[in-house]
Amino acid sequence: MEERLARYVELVRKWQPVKNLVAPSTLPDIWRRHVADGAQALAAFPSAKRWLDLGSGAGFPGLVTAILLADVDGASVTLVEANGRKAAFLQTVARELKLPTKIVSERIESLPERLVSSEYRFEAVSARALASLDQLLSYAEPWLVAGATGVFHKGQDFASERQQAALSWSFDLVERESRIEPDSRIVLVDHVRRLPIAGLPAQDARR
Ligand SMILES: C[S@@+](CC[C@H](N)C(=O)[O-])C[C@H]1O[C@@H](n2cnc3c(N)ncnc32)[C@H](O)[C@@H]1O
Repeated sequence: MEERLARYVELVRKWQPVKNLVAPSTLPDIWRRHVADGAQALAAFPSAKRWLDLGSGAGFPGLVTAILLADVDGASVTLVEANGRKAAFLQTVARELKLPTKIVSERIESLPERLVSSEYRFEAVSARALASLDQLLSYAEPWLVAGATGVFHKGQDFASERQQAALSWSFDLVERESRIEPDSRIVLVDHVRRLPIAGLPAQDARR
């Protein structure tokens, strides 16, 4: 596992000048800011083996999760990344490190129906630095409603994001303090339901 993580870090460093994979200012601290931070998703929900990672970028947390689960029977991580150059990078790493991944280079909103079908019974949906909680619940709704747990990295605006999301959704949420960034946390979200809009039947409430 350590060797795979080290090779992954090497590949991020190698491709960074061409693909602008992470904020350049964070590269010197990549092990803490990205690898250790990314590892907090699986640490927060260690029993999950089938993961969906949305807006994966350079693979945080999705590829870190895949590396940590690489030798676990039945584990898989599906990574969704709209940017073709970043998706190609994810594919390169996954192939070289023989990771149990599927890379989908699409926008989340236009994912093929089959990703929502029972064939893909994800246990966890992760995302870091992708969107507000309200928007994340919208993106992840098909899988959360089917029973997956949302495992989201959240920053200092989390309290207001939570209030905003509660206007449109009911959910149970557990907060874990980040071990990496003092003002950040990992939140676990379960039992997600979209609240009906007053005057509309529940099934018409989709935005
Ligand atoms: C700020 S980056 C974060 C990347 C990574 N999760 C991280 O924390 O380092 C957001 C990523 O999400 C991707 N993205 C944004 N909106 C998306 C969408 N609707 N569908 C798929 N990917 C999206 C962007 O291309 C970008 O790579």
